Amino acid sequence: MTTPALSLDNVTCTFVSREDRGQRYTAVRETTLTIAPGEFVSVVGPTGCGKSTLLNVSAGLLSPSSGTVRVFGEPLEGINARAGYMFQAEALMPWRNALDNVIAGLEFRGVPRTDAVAQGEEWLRRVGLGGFGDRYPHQLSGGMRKRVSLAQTLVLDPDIILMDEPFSALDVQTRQLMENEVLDLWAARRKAVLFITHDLDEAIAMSDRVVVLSAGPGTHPIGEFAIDLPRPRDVAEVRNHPRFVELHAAIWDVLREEVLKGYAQQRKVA
Ligand SMILES: Nc1ncnc2c1ncn2[C@@H]1O[C@H](COP(=O)(O)OP(=O)(O)OP(=O)(O)O)[C@@H](O)[C@H]1O
Repeated sequence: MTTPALSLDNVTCTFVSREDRGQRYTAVRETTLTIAPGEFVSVVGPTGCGKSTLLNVSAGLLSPSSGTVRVFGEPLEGINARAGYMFQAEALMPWRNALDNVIAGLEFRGVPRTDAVAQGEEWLRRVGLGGFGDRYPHQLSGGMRKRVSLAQTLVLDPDIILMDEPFSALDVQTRQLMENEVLDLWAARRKAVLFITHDLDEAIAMSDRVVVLSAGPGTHPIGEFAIDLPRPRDVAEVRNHPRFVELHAAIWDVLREEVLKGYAQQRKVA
């Protein structure tokens, strides 16, 4: 068996409770999850269940309370240097133009400026922004800014890509364009992807495998589905495939109850 790109083994994460500082809240309980090199895995679950917590653990931004995280077989200590991240929130530096945003990570690694600029321009072209390098974030649309973020992540050539609802702020059409672009780029380079979303359609359309999480507290995987739809896929067209409809029904059957539980908990807190 090949060594997984990323493996979470029996991971539990507890936090000091926000309601009672003397108590601990178990966000994620005994979760085991592996992603093979080149595999695209989506994690879906109800709101507030612990999806971002799992991603932060995978990124090395948060140490689990117990359990282990391995990256290509090596226990993870500190930041996951083989991973690139793309989060829901905008992460562009407003005082840098698009090109300088894309190459910031390369410069941080000590890549000479001329090499970094050449790579940055190539990535801007790949994400459809050739010639936009001198624009500042405020001069770009939301979709264009997401493209810059994508180039910023991919220019570092990470073996693992961690994405936390990266397109949730976009309108439906822009979002589908971006999803297709991500699939094209992924098909060309085949990195391991951990994609967090609450959108089941998006998860099925993009992934090789969809993992369903239970509602919290003590979130853990309760279902795993291989997405055997043909590739290459167009995320809008694949939704009409009879197998897509079957998979959607099967996964929703598992997810529905948890979404209702998560919603009830949010109402209690609110
Ligand atoms: N640093 C923290 N301290 C205390 N509680 C936290 C902390 N981080 C997360 N939590 C709690 O852990 C639970 C899981 O949070 P997390 O952000 O991982 O959920 P999520 O599934 O990504 O949410 P959403 O769907 O809203 O993005 C939530 O109840 C949250 O309030």
